[in-house]
Amino acid sequence: MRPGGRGVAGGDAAKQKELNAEAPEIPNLGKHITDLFRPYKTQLTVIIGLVIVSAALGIAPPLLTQRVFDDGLFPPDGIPNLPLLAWLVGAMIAAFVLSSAISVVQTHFTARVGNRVMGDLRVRLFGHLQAMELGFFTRTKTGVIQSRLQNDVGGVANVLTNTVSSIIGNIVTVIAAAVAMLLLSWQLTLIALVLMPIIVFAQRRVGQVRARIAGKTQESLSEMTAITQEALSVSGVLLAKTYSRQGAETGRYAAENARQIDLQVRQTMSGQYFFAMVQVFMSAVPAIVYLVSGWIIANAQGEGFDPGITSGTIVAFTTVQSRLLFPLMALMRIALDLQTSRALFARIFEYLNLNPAITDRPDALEPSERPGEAGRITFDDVTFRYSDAEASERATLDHVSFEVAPGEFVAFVGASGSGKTTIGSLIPRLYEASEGSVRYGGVDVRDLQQEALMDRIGVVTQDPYLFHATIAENLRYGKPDATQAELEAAAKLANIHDAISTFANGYDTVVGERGYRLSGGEKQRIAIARVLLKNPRVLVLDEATSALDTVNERAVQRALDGARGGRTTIAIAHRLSTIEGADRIYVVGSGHILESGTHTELITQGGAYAELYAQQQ
Ligand SMILES: Nc1ncnc2c1ncn2[C@@H]1O[C@H](COP(=O)(O)OP(=O)(O)OP(=O)(O)O)[C@@H](O)[C@H]1O
Repeated sequence: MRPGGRGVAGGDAAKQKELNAEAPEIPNLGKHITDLFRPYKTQLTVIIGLVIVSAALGIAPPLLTQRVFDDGLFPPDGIPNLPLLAWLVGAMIAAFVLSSAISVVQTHFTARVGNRVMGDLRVRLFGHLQAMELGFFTRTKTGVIQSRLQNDVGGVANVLTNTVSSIIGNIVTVIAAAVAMLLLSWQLTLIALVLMPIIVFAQRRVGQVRARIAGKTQESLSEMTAITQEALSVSGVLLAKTYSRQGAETGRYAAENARQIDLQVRQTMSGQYFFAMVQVFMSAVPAIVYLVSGWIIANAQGEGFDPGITSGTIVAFTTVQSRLLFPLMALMRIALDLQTSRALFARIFEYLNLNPAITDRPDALEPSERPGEAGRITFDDVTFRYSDAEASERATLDHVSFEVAPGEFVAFVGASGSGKTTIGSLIPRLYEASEGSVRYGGVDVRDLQQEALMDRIGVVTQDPYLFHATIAENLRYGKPDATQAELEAAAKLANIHDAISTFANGYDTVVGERGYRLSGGEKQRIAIARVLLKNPRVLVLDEATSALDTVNERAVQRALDGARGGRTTIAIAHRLSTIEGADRIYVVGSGHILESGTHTELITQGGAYAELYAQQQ
């Protein structure tokens, strides 16, 4: 049970077949990630080149420091060598200037590549989700999908933009520093590196813990997005207000928010002790170096040989070693970030690796344009179950067969839940028949090009969806290049033009979220005008006139009758008055076709239809 009780969306979260909420296991994840950078090989090569040059430049100053001390400031003859000192200092400054300039150019390239890779990933994910079948969206919460696109892709942004150059830069710096340290004194280098294996081991453990927390954080973020999306939509707010559940909704959000805060704090804190330990160790090394150097020099003097450790060596060595601290820490942080982002990448690729259930076959055909075939719809012994239905459950459609000839007007009537909308969804292949076949123009819809099929079918759903845009923009969704005259003609046919003309902004009126600025009937008529602009061969009207009053219903009915001209029309209706003129009426009950015929035939027959009709009279 969610905190705060059931949510706005009905709260059947437990029943929802959602995808793995925690970080899933994705095979070849590393390859998937490196593939993202493939299109940017040239830029990456430039970045790597710049990084190597600037890192190599970074080791010059410490080596110069040794010369400054031993040859410039304190030469064996005791008199500072000023000309040499000036050269050495000049060289040091030149190295700093050059490496800073390179770093600016490098940041520019890195930011460009990183952001483009992230942008590509975002668009790829968006496009992939668009291609997913309708069933995927009915099974998954919208907010959860949005969260993967925004929070998870956003979460890897830092890794994508900075990691490549940071890794290369820091590795080169570390190696260069290690080389410089070895050149200065191998004994002191051993001391500085002795604890490294322990640090690396501890780092791996911390990384695993943090990755686990990151998975949970993203899961909680997606739940928060889902709550926001559900509860702050117009429908959600309306429901919460009418049931006085705003307090409960805020409570639900607050509870998830508390979980999010806790996880964020845990994520930030995981590794802090580790980094504190590394910092103490690295900072203590110079002090230990002084001690050990003293011991080595004293021993060497006792035994009468030159240990090769001058004061210049010690100063240069501790300088290099302190320069090592930041790159090493940075590398450890990157390693941690990479482990953390694996969890996020896994969530992104889990979606990208999903195969849409409904796709074109390689040899998919164009739907027929032959007269007498184009617009013919056939159901041949179709049985259908929604994918999450148990096999033992009754099929939603059970051996349904019928044919609608081009230009015919047929209607489906029957009790609520009998399967009428499902029939409408199978025609444009929003779902696929489990058994039997649905055909357009005599060809199984599974053998046709999906987009071309969809171009020929217009659907007006029970609850038409309008974008938060102007009426004109919503209408143009049906025909992007429609002229104003075409918009008005379609609106007149759908009997909505006069209503639009009364709005202060006319066709430029913004309809609001999902069209809430409009009445139910206005919304339906705009949806009808939109489908008329699309001008499809087959029209599927799912209760398209249910929200209209009798006067408007007749007007729209007349418009639809006029618009039908030559079109195959399949109307799903509760109000029998709207379909009395149909060429054929099918009565659906419990997934079967119970009877069929014209209005008059069915009334004479005195069966289920006659009974329904009598009830409505
Ligand atoms: N996406 C879905 N996933 C699972 N089951 C579904 C889905 N959509 C509909 N159903 C179920 O399939 C059955 C038929 O639904 P359908 O919407 O086709 O009925 P209908 O005859 O159009 O009803 P109404 O007249 O109330 O619109 C119902 O029992 C419904 O619960």
